[in-house]
Amino acid sequence: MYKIALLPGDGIGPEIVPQAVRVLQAVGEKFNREFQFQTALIGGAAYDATGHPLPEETLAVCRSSDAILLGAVGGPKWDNLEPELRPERGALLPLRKKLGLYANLRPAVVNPALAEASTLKEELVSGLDILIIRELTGGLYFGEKRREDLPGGGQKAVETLEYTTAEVERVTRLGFEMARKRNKKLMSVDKANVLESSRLWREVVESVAKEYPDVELSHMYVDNCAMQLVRNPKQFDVMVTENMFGDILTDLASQLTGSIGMLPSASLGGEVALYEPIHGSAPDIAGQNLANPIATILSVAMMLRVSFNLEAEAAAIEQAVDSVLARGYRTGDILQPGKTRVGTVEMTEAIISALG
Ligand SMILES: NC(=O)C1=CN([C@@H]2O[C@H](COP(=O)(O)OP(=O)(O)OC[C@H]3O[C@@H](n4cnc5c(N)ncnc54)[C@H](O)[C@@H]3O)[C@@H](O)[C@H]2O)C=CC1
Ligand SMILES: CC(C)CC(=O)C(=O)O
Ligand SMILES: [Mg+2]
Repeated sequence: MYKIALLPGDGIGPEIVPQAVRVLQAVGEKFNREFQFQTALIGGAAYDATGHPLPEETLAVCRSSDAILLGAVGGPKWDNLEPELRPERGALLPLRKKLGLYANLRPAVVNPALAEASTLKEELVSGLDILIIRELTGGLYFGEKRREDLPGGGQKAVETLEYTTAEVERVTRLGFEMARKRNKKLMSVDKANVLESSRLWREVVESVAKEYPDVELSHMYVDNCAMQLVRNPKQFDVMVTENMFGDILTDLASQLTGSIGMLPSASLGGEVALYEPIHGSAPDIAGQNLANPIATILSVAMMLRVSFNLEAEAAAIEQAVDSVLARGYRTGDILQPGKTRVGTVEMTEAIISALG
């Protein structure tokens, strides 16, 4: 029996998480596996109900589970709360930190049926399969933040970007391990021409590289990397980078695959792993059955493979997604001429039927 904590959160979160659960239940029936679910509040929904975006009870539910599935948090309703009560700063970041989830794996894979839906020319993305590893518990998002009133009026806002040798080492090591399992190529992305934290990053990466002589290591500045990702994405395989660079580059990479609604993720390194789509709560389409559930459904496939070692079950979900896309089912974000437009629920039902 596998215990899974469900954190639907805000916006489209409460639409997509239950759909991914339906897929898990269908997989459970097909393969005779038992999944037990416990739902907990997070984000704006938790703030509204309890006055805090990350209640202790939610952390306890996560800690007593074998894996966590998160929708997304945040939305305009909570944007004006004081920063530490906002869903992003008060719940999402502390959840990742408290659980020790320092590595966020974000695969950007172009589905064969969607190569023509990419922002780029089909030949540039067809067959694209890259893995971006984003450091998840350090960097600017977690450094000291403060405001100062200036004597002449106005304010100064300060963020701090800190990384330690140990923080860089552990995520880099994971990058090399992943590269070893794939095509033995690792690209480290930094801004070492300017940032001190990036100079340390590069030194540490170089030093860890000595343990992996079989992996070809390269470095690239993040600005060039953003450009190269849209110029020639197939030059990349496994990439490792710091928190904010990874956040931005993965949204960019998602568009190469057709939509941000396609990209799953796994956050690893701590006591229990967390799986979530890379997108946010999409308030602009929430509550309308418009959200693409595939990123969340593929996150569940990652959960089965990585946390539970259920390879056949994970592959069955991925094949069901492939077959539904090959048959022309599309949510609005990946719609192409001549294809069948479906909603969140209908897309999920098609995937469940394809599971057989
Ligand atoms: N992990 C999390 O909980 C994250 C939360 N956020 C929060 O989400 C809220 C909205 O942020 P945005 O910057 O608008 O980013 P977003 O990722 O929520 O949405 C960006 C655009 O992509 C579309 N989109 C996102 N997911 C989609 C899906 N599954 N299917 C179809 N279209 C989809 C949205 O409709 C929107 O047009 C903010 O409060 C933000 O802080 C943002 C990113 C991650
Ligand atoms: C609050 C942000 C760091 C969330 C986000 O954009 C992400 O994790 O991708
Ligand atoms: Mg993001």
